[in-house]
Amino acid sequence: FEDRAAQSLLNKLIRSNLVNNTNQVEVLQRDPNSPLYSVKTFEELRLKPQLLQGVYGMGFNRPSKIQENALPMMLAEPPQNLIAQSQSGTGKTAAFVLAMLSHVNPTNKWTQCLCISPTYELALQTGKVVEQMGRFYPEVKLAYAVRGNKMERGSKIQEQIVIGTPGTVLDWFLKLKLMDPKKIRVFVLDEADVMIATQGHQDQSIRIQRMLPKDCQMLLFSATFEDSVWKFAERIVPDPNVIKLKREEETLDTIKQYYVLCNNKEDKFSALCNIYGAITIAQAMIFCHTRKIASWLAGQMSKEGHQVALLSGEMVIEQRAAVIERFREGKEKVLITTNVCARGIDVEQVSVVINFDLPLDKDGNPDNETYLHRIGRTGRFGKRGLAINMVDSDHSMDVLKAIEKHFNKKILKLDTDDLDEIEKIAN
Ligand SMILES: Nc1ncnc2c1ncn2[C@@H]1O[C@H](COP(=O)(O)OP(=O)(O)OP(=O)(O)O)[C@@H](O)[C@H]1O
Repeated sequence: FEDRAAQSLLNKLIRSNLVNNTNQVEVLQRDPNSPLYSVKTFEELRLKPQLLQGVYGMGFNRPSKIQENALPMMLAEPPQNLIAQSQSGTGKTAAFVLAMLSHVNPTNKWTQCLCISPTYELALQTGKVVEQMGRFYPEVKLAYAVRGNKMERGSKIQEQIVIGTPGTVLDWFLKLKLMDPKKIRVFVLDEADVMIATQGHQDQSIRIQRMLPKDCQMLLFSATFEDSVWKFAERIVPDPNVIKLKREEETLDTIKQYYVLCNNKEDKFSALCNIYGAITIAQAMIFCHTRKIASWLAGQMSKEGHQVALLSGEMVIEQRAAVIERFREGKEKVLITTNVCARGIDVEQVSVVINFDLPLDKDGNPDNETYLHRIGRTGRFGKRGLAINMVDSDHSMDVLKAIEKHFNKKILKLDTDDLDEIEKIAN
């Protein structure tokens, strides 16, 4: 579980934009006879001016694909319930934050919108979006129901929006009686797939949902939709509308793939130096098989004067988050990581990926899926990318050949002692 929550957080942090998705949105309306509204602009939603200002202030020009359909449903009168599934980075958080802010009555000094998230860090991240989008609407206040936020029993929460984790939210309702569940108008359950992967969170979420009024708007979001998530979603959201956006397939079509023959790790390092000497690399991500190799390489590259960030399994989530944020801001140009640590992290904005070690699954076989995820790009508008694989044994050559065969895409040999040849790959 830790892993899924961590992955989800790091993905949020590394991304600074919407992901490309050219798939069609699927909409299943609770009442198939009611007209299906979708909007192409934020103006059409008749938002409060302060909120429209907040949306534009965040640099959003138009609704994302999922927002086109989700926003009119969420903002409809009477409120509609919604289950929405789409991959990370498609605009779900922004959508439900806008819905919460729209439904708040700021003159009422009690909690009206409740959002539950699987972890402390994810709750804080959603809170940041509320703060940004609500920047011009300062009457609306936000509180965090998370561990460590000590509250007096019996005092009443005046903040209109509460974001928290299920355990603390239950405490605030039942033990501390800080909020009245009957006054909640909008209930959001975010990251349902991560939520049910934690022991206890599923039951806690259902207990929370049962305390809410029947006419409270219920919204549930998930990046994936296995059967277990679906079953859970149906228990949380009665009479739902459903919106689904399939994950876009990744391809290797726009990627130039190369391999370099080496004898050992020192050799790989000098090949890397040659590559860096020959072409300009804005930002690169380098994958290693073990922590030990990763930290060795980070040390070597630092000595050469590179600004290197190291993402490693023994770091606590705060440390990993800080590394990712610095990399996203461009403070470091190279991110070195282990296979395990970066599994599932989307690195679309990085144009050069180096497999210092080729990806293997836990049985030591070629891991095609991980290879595709690291190197591949989605959508027709995906930037061209460059992938360089370091091969240092017969075994790793076999792995490379297997990957090449699996995708039926040629991986070309690169001679890193030949500067002219390296320069060519950059064009
Ligand atoms: N309409 C929009 N126009 C431009 N950018 C947007 C829009 N909606 C959201 N974004 C930005 O796109 C990124 C992803 O949005 P958001 O976090 O809402 O997606 P998500 O589906 O909730 O993904 P995650 O679960 O990873 O948070 C964020 O940086 C967000 O600020």
